[in-house]
Amino acid sequence: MDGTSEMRIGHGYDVHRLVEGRKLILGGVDVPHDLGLLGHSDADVLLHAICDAILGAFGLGDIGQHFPDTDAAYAGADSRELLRHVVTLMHQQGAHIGNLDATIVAQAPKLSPFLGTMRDNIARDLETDLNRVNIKATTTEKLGFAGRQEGVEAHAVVLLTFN
Ligand SMILES: Nc1ccn([C@@H]2O[C@H](COP(=O)(O)O)[C@@H](O)[C@H]2O)c(=O)n1
Ligand SMILES: C[C@@]1(CO)OP(=O)(O)OP(=O)(O)OC[C@H]1O
Repeated sequence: MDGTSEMRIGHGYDVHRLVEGRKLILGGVDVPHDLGLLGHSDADVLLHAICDAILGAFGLGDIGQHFPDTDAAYAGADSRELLRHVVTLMHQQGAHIGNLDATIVAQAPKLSPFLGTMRDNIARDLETDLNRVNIKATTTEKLGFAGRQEGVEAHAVVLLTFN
């Protein structure tokens, strides 16, 4: 290289449907709510977006290619385990987290009491400092599928550094 450090940026986006009879797991936190997220795994839409952002930074495809939803091994999977696997791939590429910024799009429930624990979980799984991780939430002012509480979205952007 020419004296500048290599960096990679990645973006992730995921959606899961809200249904009755499922848990609402976000950032590894079991959030109390009358609806939960449908998926082959625990449907942790936030962690899935983060996995996709890291995989995207390396051109390594997406979470569905690494953990197919046709594979019984991932039925009911803890998405923190999937994230930790992606972090191992990241370390194998010689990269570390520069910073991560993510947004959960959910009309309800109120997520602010849980964002700190999500941040703790994610920083631990990413093997990085808390100050490199930011987790936000927004409603859509009742607009669209998220606003109608039909689903929850998550967006993540990650910057990876090499040393
Ligand atoms: N499910 C949610 C959504 C948002 N928040 C917090 O509310 C604040 C305002 O959100 P707007 O959608 O009105 O922009 C913001 O600080 C969010 O963190 C929340 O706790 N739970
Ligand atoms: C995580 C996996 C694997 O269990 O399944 P889901 O929980 O359905 O999640 P999705 O974000 O649709 O895609 C990745 C899947 O392969």
